[in-house]
Amino acid sequence: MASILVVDDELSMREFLDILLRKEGHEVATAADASGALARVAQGDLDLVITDLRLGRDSGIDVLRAVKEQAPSTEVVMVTAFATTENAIQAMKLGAYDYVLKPFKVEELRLVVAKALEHRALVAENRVLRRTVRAPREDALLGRSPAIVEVRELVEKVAPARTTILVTGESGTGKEVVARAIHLHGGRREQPFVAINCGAIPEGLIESELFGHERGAFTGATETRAGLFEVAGSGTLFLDEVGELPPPVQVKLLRALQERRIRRVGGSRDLPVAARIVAATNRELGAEVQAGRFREDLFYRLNVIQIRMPPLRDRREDVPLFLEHFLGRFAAEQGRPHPRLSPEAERALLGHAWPGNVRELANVVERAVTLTTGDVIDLSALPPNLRGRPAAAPAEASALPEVGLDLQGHLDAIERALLEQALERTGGVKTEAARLLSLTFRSLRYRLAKYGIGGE
Ligand SMILES: Nc1ncnc2c1ncn2[C@@H]1O[C@H](COP(=O)(O)OP(=O)(O)OP(=O)(O)O)[C@@H](O)[C@H]1O
Repeated sequence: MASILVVDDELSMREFLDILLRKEGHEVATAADASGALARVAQGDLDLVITDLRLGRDSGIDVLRAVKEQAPSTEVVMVTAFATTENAIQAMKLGAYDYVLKPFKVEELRLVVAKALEHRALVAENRVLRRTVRAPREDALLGRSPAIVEVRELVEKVAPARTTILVTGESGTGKEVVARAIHLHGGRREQPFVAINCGAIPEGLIESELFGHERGAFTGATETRAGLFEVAGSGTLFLDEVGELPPPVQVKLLRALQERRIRRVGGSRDLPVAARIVAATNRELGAEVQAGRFREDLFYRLNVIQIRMPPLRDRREDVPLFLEHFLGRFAAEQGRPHPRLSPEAERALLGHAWPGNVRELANVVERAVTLTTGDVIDLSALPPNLRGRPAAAPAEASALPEVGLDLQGHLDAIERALLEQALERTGGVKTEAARLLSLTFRSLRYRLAKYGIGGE
C-alpha cells in the first residue's frame, strides 16, 4: 500500500483516480490546485504524486519542483494532453518519473503507477543495502564434488592477491558465496563486503550508485553521496550481473579498474580505488562481446582469473549434502527439531534437475520445513513440479473460436501462464526464469509487475 496524492483541477478526474487507486489498496489524497498540493506535500510521507500538467491557472511543473525540493525520493507522474508533450519531456528532465498522455486507459495508468512505486522501492532498498553491507554472513562454500573442491582450492589461492576475479555460472549456483569466500580468505574480514546487483538497479541510477555524486550533479542530487566503490573502502566490491551494465557505465568501470581511480558524477577530483573487485555473470560474456553488448576491453580486464560455478545438475553428489544443510538450517531458524525426509520425498528431491540450482533447493527445503508440522517431510510438502505433475499447456492457443476472441486479453493470458510456469520451474528464481524465456531480467520484472505475479 502506498500513499498517493492526485492533483487535478477537474473534479471528475480526481474522483476517477481516487476510486481507481483506492481499489488497488492505496491511500489517496486529492488536491485541485498547486497550493492545495503543496500543503499536502509539506506534510510529507508521500510515495507518489500524480499531477496534471495544467491546473487551471497553475502549472503541474510547480508541483513537481516543490516535491523534488522537499522530498526528492517521492516519485512524480505527470498527466498531460497530447498538445503539451514538450512540457512533459521538460518535466522528465526536472525529475518526473514518467508521464501519461490523455486520454489514457486504466491499464496504462495502473502500470505507470506500479512501475513508479517499484522504482521508489528499489531506490529505498538500495539505500538499505548500503547500510547493511558491513555484516557479511558466514556462509561456507559447501560441497564435496570434485568441481567444488577445485573451486575451493582456487579461492584460497587467489584470495590474498588484489586481482580482479570473474565468477561465472547459472543463477543460484553460489557465485556470491564464492565472492564472500574470496573476501574472507583474503584477510579483508574486518573490511566491508559490498554487493550490488547491476541488473536490479534502474539504468539511470547505476552510475551514481557505483561512483557517487556531488551535490547538484543532477535533479534530485540534493546532497553529496559516496558511491559503492568508496563505501567498500579496502574491502570487496561484488558486482553481480555485471553483463547488465549499460555501455556508458562499462566505460567508467573500465577506467576504475585500469587506473584504480574513480570520479563522482559531477565531481572534479579523482578518488583512489582500494577495494578488490569481484564480478559475476550468468550470461556468456564472450558471446555478449561478440554481439556488441559488452565491451571487449572490459571483458579482458574482468576476466583475468575466472572461477566457473557448475550447475547443480552436473554435481549431483552435492545434493544430499545441501538437503541436510538446509533442513538443519531452516529447522533451527524455526526453532524445530531437524526433520527427516520420507523415502518418496527424498527420491523426488534427488531426482529433480534443479534448474534454479542451490537457490531453488534452499527455497524448496524452506517451503517444505514450513509446511510440515510433524518431523517427517512428505511428498505433499514439495512443490507440484517436484511431485511429477505435468506443466499445464495453454490449450488451443492459436485456434480462433467461432465467436472470435479478445486478442489482447487472450495473448495476455498466454503470457501470464508462461511467466507463471517459468517461475514455478525455477523455484521462483527470476534471473533463471528470464533466461528460460529469453528475456532480460528487467523485461521479466516489468512483465511480472504488469500481471502482479511473484510479489512484484
Ligand atoms: N556451495 C554453497 N555452499 C553453501 N551455500 C550455497 C552454496 N552455493 C549456493 N549456496 C546458497 O544458495 C543460494 C544462492 O547462492 P548465490 O546467491 O551465491 O547464487 P548466485 O550464483 O550468486 O545467484 P545469482 O546469479 O542469481 O545472483 C544462497 O542461499 C547460498 O547461500
